[in-house]
Amino acid sequence: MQQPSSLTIPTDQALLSARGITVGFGSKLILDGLDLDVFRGEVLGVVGASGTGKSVLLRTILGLNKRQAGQLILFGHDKDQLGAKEQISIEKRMGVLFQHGALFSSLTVLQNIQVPMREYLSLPQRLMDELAISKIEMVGLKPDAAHKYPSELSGGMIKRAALARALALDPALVFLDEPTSGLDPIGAADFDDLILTLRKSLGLTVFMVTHDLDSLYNACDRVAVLSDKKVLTSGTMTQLQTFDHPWVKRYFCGTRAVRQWDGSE
Ligand SMILES: Nc1ncnc2c1ncn2[C@@H]1O[C@H](COP(=O)(O)OP(=O)(O)OP(=O)(O)O)[C@@H](O)[C@H]1O
Repeated sequence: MQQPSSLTIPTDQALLSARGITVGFGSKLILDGLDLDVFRGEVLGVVGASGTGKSVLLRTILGLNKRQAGQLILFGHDKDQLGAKEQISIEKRMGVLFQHGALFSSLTVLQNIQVPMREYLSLPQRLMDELAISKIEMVGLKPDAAHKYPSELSGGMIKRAALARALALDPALVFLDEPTSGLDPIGAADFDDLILTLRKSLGLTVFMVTHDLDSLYNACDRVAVLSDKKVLTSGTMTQLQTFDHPWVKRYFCGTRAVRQWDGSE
């Protein structure tokens, strides 16, 4: 689909830059002056203790939570300066897999994938069916999954169906909120492989909130650590191993993490 020329995707800069993001609920501040960049083509892992605001950050970037302050540059454009049409054009370039999948229980997998298509595109049903089937194949689900309801799917199938929905509009930037939570280690590793395959074949940029050390080691190019309402640091897993902060040391050099390094180095 042709995009307005003013909204071409830059090749040499961050697809997403957050500057000074501040978000609170009532008197409780969750994010306070947070800065973060997501670069084109990378898989960025976002980690932090439970309740540090990872999902709040994701929802804020998507416009689902209100910012009290800060600037969001999406695809090189200040979100607050965009007109309604340009906002929609930006929204179409972003896909999201919410925690637990968040599929509509009354819709089949095929119909779930078509929800964003119906919202943003005006296509004949036959074409939407073909597109949805192609997304189902892309995420490694069997064609018969198309007509199943979420209650008929395994946890791994739900994640894949939710990913297919996130890919419905051929986004450039995909947000994944704990995509491997609840999956067995083999299912989780398969999902990581799928992310890397899709990144390669579709040129996706991925923002992935995760607690899964395996995913961080195997799928992420860079990891951003949320703490004290900000991004405390970001870097490769090797760089984070030497970062001097009690939580970061415990997280990346604790017994669970050491087990990973033993296996990979
Ligand atoms: N709509 C809301 N209203 C009030 N408080 C909220 C709202 N959304 C999130 N919070 C609060 O913001 C804080 C951060 O929540 P968030 O879900 O972002 O944490 P998280 O880092 O993703 O945690 P986890 O790793 O456990 O998923 C929590 O204290 C949560 O209760």
